[in-house]
Amino acid sequence: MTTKQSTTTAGLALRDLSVRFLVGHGRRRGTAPTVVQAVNGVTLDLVPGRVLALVGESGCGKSVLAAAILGLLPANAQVRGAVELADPAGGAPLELLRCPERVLAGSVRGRRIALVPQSASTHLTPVRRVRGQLAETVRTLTGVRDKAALRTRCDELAVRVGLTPADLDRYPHELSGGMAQRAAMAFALVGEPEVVLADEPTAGLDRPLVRNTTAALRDLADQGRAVLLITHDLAAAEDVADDLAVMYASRLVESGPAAAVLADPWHDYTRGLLAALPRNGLTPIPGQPPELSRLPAGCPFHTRVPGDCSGDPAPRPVGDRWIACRSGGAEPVPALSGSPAATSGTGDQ
Ligand SMILES: Nc1ncnc2c1ncn2[C@@H]1O[C@H](COP(=O)(O)OP(=O)(O)OP(=O)(O)O)[C@@H](O)[C@H]1O
Ligand code: NI
Repeated sequence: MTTKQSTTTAGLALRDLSVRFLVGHGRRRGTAPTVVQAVNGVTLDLVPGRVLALVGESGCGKSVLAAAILGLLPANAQVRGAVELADPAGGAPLELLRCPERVLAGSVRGRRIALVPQSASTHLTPVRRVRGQLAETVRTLTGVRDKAALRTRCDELAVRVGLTPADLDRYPHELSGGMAQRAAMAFALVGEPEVVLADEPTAGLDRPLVRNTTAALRDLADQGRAVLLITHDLAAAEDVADDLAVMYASRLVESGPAAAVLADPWHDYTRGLLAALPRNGLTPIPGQPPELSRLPAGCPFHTRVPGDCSGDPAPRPVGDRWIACRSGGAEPVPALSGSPAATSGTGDQ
């Protein structure tokens, strides 16, 4: 079932996306594999011109979600749902989960959707200067071969991400963490992608560099791209996000316009993340998230910290926000646009 809402505004629409890993299968005949449920029923829109921050504790499934979008999961992964990349010309969207690898490699990755990977500097070859590696990416993705043109293009990219052309003539180990992060951003921009997925781009950076990075992401969105910022740094998300999605133990617990969610969080988990910020006294959330291979049957958060919860962990739309398990006493208000049936994604399949 497709819905109008799912394709009219989103550059990239995730519909009921689930990923699980089968671990230990085949090692011994007859033993059942362990199932790691890394992503569970995620519905999200990445909208051109907007930054969506996906926040949540380590291990909740954020990077797996990005890998699923790009078709970069290992062979033991099983994916369900849909990932629709809108056609800027108004044609039918491209459903990425059913796209052959040839199409993903040849016309999607780097060209339409770029990833700024977690620990970006480790993705650069240490023995070659950055410029040569960037020029090679430009050659591959754009077909430019002329040496002078390649040099100009690389210099332009450097300046766009806040590096100097001279920085490109360094070896990766000669770049600071912040510079390496910006270099990774330059690689992501080569193909002028419509969608940029940035995985923990502020990890390990001090505050001024965090602001630098969030400003660079803002620029990408202002140029009309849809940007996903994956982070466990809620403060960085606050800096730049237009939309916010909060993930806990493989599921979204709530999502919506960032300002609204931050000013009035509905889910106890979001409240817990906010209380853990330094300015709010660093109050930690008690307990530990469940193991993704042993998720509880009901709401995975309220089995850790008791609260007002319907027990149904699947988020549902309420106005322009989504909320799981109706936690924290957030009474659903009448939907402002569309009925729940028209906005609840693809449903079971
Ligand atoms: N190939 C795999 N086989 C089995 N489990 C996996 C595999 N890849 C990832 N996982 C599991 O999926 C879960 C989610 O991992 P993921 O890297 O998405 O977390 P994350 O939210 O990005 O965390 P972080 O903030 O630390 O990067 C983890 O429990 C991880 O162990
Ligand atoms: Ni709950």
